[in-house]
This record gives sequence, C-alpha cells and structure tokens, in this order.
Amino acid sequence: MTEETKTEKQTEEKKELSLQEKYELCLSIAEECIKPTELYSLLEHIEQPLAYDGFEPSGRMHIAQGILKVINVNKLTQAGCKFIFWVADWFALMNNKMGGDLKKIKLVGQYMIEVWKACGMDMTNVEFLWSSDEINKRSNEYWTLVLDIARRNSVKRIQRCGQIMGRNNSDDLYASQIFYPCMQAADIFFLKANICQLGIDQRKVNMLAREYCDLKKIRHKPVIISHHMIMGLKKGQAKMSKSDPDSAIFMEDLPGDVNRKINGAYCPEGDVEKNPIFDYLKYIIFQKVDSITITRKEEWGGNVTYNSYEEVEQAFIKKELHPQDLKKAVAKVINQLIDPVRQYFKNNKKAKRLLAQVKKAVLQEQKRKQKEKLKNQKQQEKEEEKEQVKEQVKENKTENEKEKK
Ligand SMILES: N[C@@H](Cc1ccc(O)cc1)C(=O)O
Repeated sequence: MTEETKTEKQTEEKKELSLQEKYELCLSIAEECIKPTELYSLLEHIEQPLAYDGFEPSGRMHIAQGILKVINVNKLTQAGCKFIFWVADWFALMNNKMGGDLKKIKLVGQYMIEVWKACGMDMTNVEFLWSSDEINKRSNEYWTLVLDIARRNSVKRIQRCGQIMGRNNSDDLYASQIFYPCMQAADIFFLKANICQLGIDQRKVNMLAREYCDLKKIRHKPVIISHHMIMGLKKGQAKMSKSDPDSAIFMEDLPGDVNRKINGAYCPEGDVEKNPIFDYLKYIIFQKVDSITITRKEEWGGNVTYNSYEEVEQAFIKKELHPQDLKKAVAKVINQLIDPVRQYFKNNKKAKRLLAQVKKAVLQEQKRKQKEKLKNQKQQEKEEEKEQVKEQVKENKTENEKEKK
C-alpha cells in the first residue's frame, strides 16, 4: 500500500459511535438535509434505520458514482444504518438507456456492483435489490402505491420532476417518463426507506414523497440527505457527463487517461470557486486521505505537504500553489484510488469478461445514439427546407397580387 492510501480516514474503521457522532456523520454527506431534527430523532429511536439510493445502470461509471457513493454508503452504515442499493433496471429501460435493452442494462448493473465491491464498499449492511425482481415479487402492493401517487398528482407536477431522469422541464417526454417519477416516489414507501440518500438532482421526487405523506397523514416522512453533485472537469460544466468522456474520471480509466483529463481540467489560478479540481479535493480526495504532497523543484518552492482541504485552499488562494503542481498531485492520488478497481478487473476472470461485455454494449449504445442524432438532424433540416419553400410560395403569391393591382 502506498503512503497516501495508508492514511485512509478513520470513518472506514468500525467503532461504536455516540448518537451525536452518528448524526454528524450522516449530516457530513449532506449538501441538503430535510430535516436535520427528523434525522436526529430517527437515529435516536430506530435501531437500524434503512437508507436507500437508486441508480440506473446506463453505461460507464464515473468517479462520483464510484468512489463518492462508496464514501457515503460507508458513512451511513457506520452510523448504524442498513443500506439498500436499488438497481433501477426498469427505470433505465423507461429512460431509454442502452437502447431500452433490458439484457444490456442488467449486464451494466452487474458491472457496477463489481466496481463498488472492488473499491472498498463495506458490504456488511448493504443489500443490492433489482427493481424488476422486487416489483414482480410484490406487484400488487407496488402498483397500488404507484397508481395512488399518480392519481394525486397533476401531469404538470410530475413533469417538473424531469431532472431526476436527466431531462429539462421543457423537454418533450416519452410516456414512460411520466410513469418514472410516480414509480420512483413509490419506491421509497415500497422499500420502507427512512432515509433517501441520493444526489441533489433527485430532490424533487423526494420532496414529492414527503408531500404524499402529508396527503396520506403518514407521520414519519422519509428524511432526505442529498449529496453534492461533482462538477465536470471542463470550464462551465456543472456536472459530469457520460457523453463527454473528458468531463469526468471513469472508474476503469488508465493512468494516462487520468493524467490527461486532470491536466486539461479547468483550474484558474487563485480561484477555488467553480473549480472542479477543488470539488475533487473536497468531496473525494480528502475524504479518503489525510494529506496530499506536492512535489516540485526547489526553485518553485520545493515539496510541500498539506494536511487538510482547508490548507490546500488557503495556499491556492494566496497563489503559493500553482494549478499545474496541484494537478499533478491530484492525478497521482486519483490514480491510487482507482487502481484497486483496475487490478480487480485485470485479475478476476469473471469480472474481466463482464467488463469486456459492458464495453461492447456501451460502444453499441454510443453508435446508436450517434445514428439517432444524425437522423434527428436530417429530419430537422428537411422541416426547415419545407418551411423555406412555404415562405417562398407565400412571397411569390404576394408579388403576383401586387403585380395584378
Ligand atoms: N433517478 C435515478 C435512479 C433511481 C430510480 C429509482 C429510484 O427509486 C431511485 C433512483 C437516476 O437518475 O439515476
């Protein structure tokens, strides 16, 4: 094990925590918590609260889905929770992922579970449940819930949840994308989750579930602990994007990919706001290591070790630390953090085969999407041409009329 990874934070060790410590550990995940007082009471009165997160198996896995999720899940299980990962295979299908091919979606789901296992998720109190299996097992209960949620909400209200499927409010939705939010809200009650531990992009549907509790007079509403969404690496990219491979580090990126992407990342000198490198430092790196060492020539200030995120931030703001030197150190730590995943997929035969299948499916999906985009472009061009012809005819007509007069 290397120097950096040897100093993994204590949160990953098992020790009995006080109520206050558990509460603070849970809150440390939150960009937003609704509501902290309810969270406290939950931890106080329930022996093992149930937390859940869901994910669409939809392609490659970026570092936020990988390492950030592991950090959050480990914190919650250490705080005494049980954690359910909802493998949202049907949701990926409804959202037209992997060309709507459930077989491919399931393959990606298996791959994602393997990655989490490989990068240090403590599995003791973690369970993976596949949405299609669980819904089929208790289908009456599930669909009764979904229909009740659907009948109590307007189409407009459901459309406003578009962000949970990566859609804008103004986007045209498929009919399946109207089912989707109703089903996601139902999941919370179906799974009997006490805590919704999803990204802040999922807050609208979690709020809808809390509103549903008001309508149904359900006393204990689910507590929402929403985590931060890590920025994309390029300038102005608010979030990581699977369609732009350089916007994020992916869990099976090679060292050369990591170095290139971090080197090309937006990191303006002296500015820590809207700076993705600082997002990585705060939410990933300093969650996993206690210090980071910058190696540089004597003439540039010599080597220096920072023992906290705040120390790096201060040095950067004071311009004692140059973006280039920082990037080199950041790339090195990221490479160390994802190396166990690389090794696992290299050395474990079954995992290796799975990765090859996933890569093939992802490639097919990319091609399909490109084709679809091209088709849409052509369609649009055709429509524009039609419009132009119409305009022309109109103009000619008025010309003729003028001449007649
Ligand atoms: N909407 C989530 C996936 C999800 C699906 C169902 C859930 O109950 C929870 C989460 C995503 O975009 O990744």
